[in-house]
Amino acid sequence: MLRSTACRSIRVAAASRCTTKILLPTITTVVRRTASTHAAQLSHIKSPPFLANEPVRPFSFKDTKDWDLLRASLTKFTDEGALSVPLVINGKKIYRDETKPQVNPSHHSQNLANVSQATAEDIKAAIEAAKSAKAKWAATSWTDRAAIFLKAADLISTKYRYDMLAATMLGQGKNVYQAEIDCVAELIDFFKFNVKYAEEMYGTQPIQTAPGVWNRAEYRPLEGFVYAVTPFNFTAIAGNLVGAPALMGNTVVWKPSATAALSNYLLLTILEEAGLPAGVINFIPGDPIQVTDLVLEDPEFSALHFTGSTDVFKNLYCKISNNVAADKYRDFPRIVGETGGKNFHLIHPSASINHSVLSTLRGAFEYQGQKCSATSRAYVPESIWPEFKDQIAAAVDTITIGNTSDPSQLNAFMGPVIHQQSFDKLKAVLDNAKTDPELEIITGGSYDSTNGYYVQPTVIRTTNPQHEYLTKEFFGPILTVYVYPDNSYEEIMNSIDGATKYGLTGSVFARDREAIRLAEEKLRYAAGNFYINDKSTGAVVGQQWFGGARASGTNDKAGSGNILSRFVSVRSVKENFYELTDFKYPSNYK
Ligand SMILES: NC(=O)c1ccc[n+]([C@@H]2O[C@H](COP(=O)([O-])OP(=O)(O)OC[C@H]3O[C@@H](n4cnc5c(N)ncnc54)[C@H](O)[C@@H]3O)[C@@H](O)[C@H]2O)c1
Ligand SMILES: N[C@@H](CCC=O)C(=O)O
Repeated sequence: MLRSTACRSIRVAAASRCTTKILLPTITTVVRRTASTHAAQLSHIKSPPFLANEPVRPFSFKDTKDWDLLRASLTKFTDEGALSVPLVINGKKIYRDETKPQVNPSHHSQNLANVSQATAEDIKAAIEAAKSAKAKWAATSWTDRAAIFLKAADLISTKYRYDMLAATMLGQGKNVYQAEIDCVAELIDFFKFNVKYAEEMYGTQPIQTAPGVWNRAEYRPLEGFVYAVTPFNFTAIAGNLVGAPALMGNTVVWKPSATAALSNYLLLTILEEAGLPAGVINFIPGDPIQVTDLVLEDPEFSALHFTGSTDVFKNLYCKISNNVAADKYRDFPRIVGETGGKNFHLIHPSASINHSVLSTLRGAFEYQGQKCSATSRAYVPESIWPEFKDQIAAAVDTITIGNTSDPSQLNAFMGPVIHQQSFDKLKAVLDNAKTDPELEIITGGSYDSTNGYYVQPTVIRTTNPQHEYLTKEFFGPILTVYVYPDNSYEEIMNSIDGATKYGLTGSVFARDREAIRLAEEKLRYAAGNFYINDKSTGAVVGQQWFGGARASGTNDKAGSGNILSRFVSVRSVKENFYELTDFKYPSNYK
């Protein structure tokens, strides 16, 4: 039983990859030789000259080739029942008897994968593998490290595009467009732009020197290993959480989300095919607390790279701090975390109503509101509220909801929420809205988990600007609106700024320039990503560097070069060409 599922897992994960076995050893050999012989540097190598983001394929219904290939991949993942997802430690696939199912949230009786769960010994082995692989990987030339990520980006863009889409659509409940912007475009962009940013970083050198001296900066990987804890909602984010530190010469212990294990494992196999050496990224799905506690015990733990909810991040921050206080670590570990949000749209009376309605709908309900950047509160002036309300209610009523991975429903705008726990939480939020006197459901309010975890897109109006529905992250398709008097535009910004603990994303919609200027100034700390006449979601790598402060994280800006600086420890090197002839300084002479 175990053997047959294991075989099937390898076969599907590597389906149509007849080149895997040929490519892997070749590239690995190149890397090893470079590392062990310190190859001569014979040119100042530049990364390939690209600056454009990966184009997002539209998947219009006329474009039958893309659809056909996608349908074939969807079928490949589902036609023979659940796949087996192993642990990957030091390049070895390990299948465990204890597995956890990853179901299709659109159709929860469909088990997509049996995900092996790491034992305590596996976790320790993954840590040891990361440590053992470190010296060789850190000594691998930047060109070779970069080439692996550039090649992986190319494989995702071509050979594995449809497999990545299928795994993300099936496992994480995305429609094809949402999957395309995530596990194809954004992921490729992270890998390619990070190479560009790394090149810029390595080229940044001290600008002053004294006669007879050469000052240099060396961007050392961190001395220990990096622990990456990744969320379910973006395959690209998982890729960046492991990829950014690895590119800079670090080795990684990766704890994926249980509800993204399938796409995440496929991504790891692509990185391996691109030449990632064994032990550089070790994949250990398992009990999050057990994995974390064992990893954080290790004296060589050097950095946490986390994306997920604020409470989990706080918990990890606290454990690390306690361990620092207990002198457990060699280093002060770097802590990088991007977390939750309660993101706003502020509509000014001068705004285009139609544009702000449509942008709010997209921001709130695309991917079922399961983006950290999702618009979950809107502030609308009294004068335009009647029209805004009619328009948004009418538009929301036309939203199609369905099983976005079923070839007959691929064009649905919305799919399911991720799991039972999320469904139950959102159901309680909607039920409560039906009885709370400060809340009125404008549209939506229903849910159904008979087949999948479906929650209807819902707009709720509150009369209380401090209401919990304007402050708490629900992470689902629920938008709360507060209607403010037109003459309180400036005062309402105090509420927007102060109501929540978060500071992730936010938007102002206005045609009046002064209104835009005022919002940009007054809401300076309310959002790390601030949009003017655009929705609060959809940051693009290299264009809108992403992240927020306050309870939304450490704001190290994924999609910028800044994030890479968290995974290096700079050494300053001064080389002196003069030899001393005397110990005295001029002032020491009479
Ligand atoms: N700011 C950003 O860039 C960003 C991006 C994506 C998602 N998010 C946030 O992520 C959340 C949704 O993602 P999620 O549901 O995967 O988040 P989550 O916090 O439930 O899980 C994130 C990761 O932490 C692990 N985890 C959970 N409990 C843990 C514990 N006690 N100890 C150690 N690890 C633990 C999970 O297994 C998973 O791998 C939302 O709050 C969203 O706003 C933020
Ligand atoms: N880049 C995405 C990040 C979403 C996080 O979950 C956005 O900006 O919407």
